[in-house]
Amino acid sequence: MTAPVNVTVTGAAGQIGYALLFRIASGAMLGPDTPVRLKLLEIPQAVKAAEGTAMELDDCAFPLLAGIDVDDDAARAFDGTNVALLVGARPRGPGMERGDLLEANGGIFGPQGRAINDHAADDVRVLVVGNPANTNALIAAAHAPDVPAARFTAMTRLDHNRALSQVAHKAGVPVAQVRRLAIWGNHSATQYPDLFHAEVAGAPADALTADTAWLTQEFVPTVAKRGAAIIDARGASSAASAANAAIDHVHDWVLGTPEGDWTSAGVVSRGEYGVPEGLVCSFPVTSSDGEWHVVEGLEIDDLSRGLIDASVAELEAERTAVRELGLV
Ligand SMILES: NC(=O)C1=CN([C@@H]2O[C@H](COP(=O)(O)OP(=O)(O)OC[C@H]3O[C@@H](n4cnc5c(N)ncnc54)[C@H](O)[C@@H]3O)[C@@H](O)[C@H]2O)C=CC1
Ligand SMILES: O=C([O-])CC(=O)C(=O)O
Repeated sequence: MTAPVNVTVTGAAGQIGYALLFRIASGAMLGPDTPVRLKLLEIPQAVKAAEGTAMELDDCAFPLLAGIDVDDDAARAFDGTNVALLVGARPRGPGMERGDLLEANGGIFGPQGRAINDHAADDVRVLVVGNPANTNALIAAAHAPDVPAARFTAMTRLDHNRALSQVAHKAGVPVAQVRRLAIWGNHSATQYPDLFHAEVAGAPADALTADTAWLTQEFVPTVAKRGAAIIDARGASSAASAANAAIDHVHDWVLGTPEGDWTSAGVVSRGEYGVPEGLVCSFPVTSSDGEWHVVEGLEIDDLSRGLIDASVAELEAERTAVRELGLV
């Protein structure tokens, strides 16, 4: 039998944690042949609630679940971890932007990056979900000098999935017939969901990109502001869809993206498309052999260039802010 993969989930007692853990344990994230050992990290006040979730996980009798540890100590929770899902952070409320969380949440990710550096397995892969996700990933990576920067990623898969659904609804096709969308930039209201390379039912999405009014006044803002719309409707930020996106992200990172398609992820820029090196920026990406690869060589039209640049400028401003706060 394959050795279990150690999966650490921070913020395990939170709402995303509750939607995420059962699916990881069922095999949705790493496949039906890979046992997992869950390592749950919480703050001391929430350990008891996380233990309750662990009891429920036990009660599911998942055949792939090789064990569960609950801890409030990062060194132990990241010890030997292969996949780290950094979810634990405060969510925003109505009227807030995700960047408003920088000061409150940024302080979590330095120590966790350090603990990953010192204790995780050599092949550790990190997905930051806690907001502002891109800059929190940058902070974590900066504290883990011994871990290749490419192992730190931020979640924009929820934005990608939202864009897929919006296009499928508009075009009247099943979601599976929409391919090659891209989310560029920050997981924030400045993100740019790009349809200029997309395919709908096997053909270029020309009818959609030609409709500039729909594209710029409906599609882009609907995707970019969907998180706020969910908060407005639900009274709490998205949870099950965020957990689903985290599952998709890690699944594709470890097991690969389908031939001929790509997805979106926040990865450390190596200067692709003029994005300054070191920023954690969402790009169109493929995955093979357990590594993300930015899709290179796409032609970027003027409308897209302006929107990408605006989101990248926000990422640079966030990097400056965390430098000034002494977080990197
Ligand atoms: N990147 C994305 O697409 C998305 C990101 N998010 C973000 O995910 C984060 C979590 O959201 P929810 O689960 O809804 O929040 P929540 O408030 O329900 O749960 C957060 C949990 O994190 C724990 N926590 C806080 N500090 C911690 C620390 N230092 N170590 C370990 N655990 C810690 C809390 O005790 C709490 O149980 C928020 O920052 C939210 O904005 C949410 C949706 C989508
Ligand atoms: O909007 C929020 O604060 C939560 C989040 O990141 C999302 O739903 O995309």
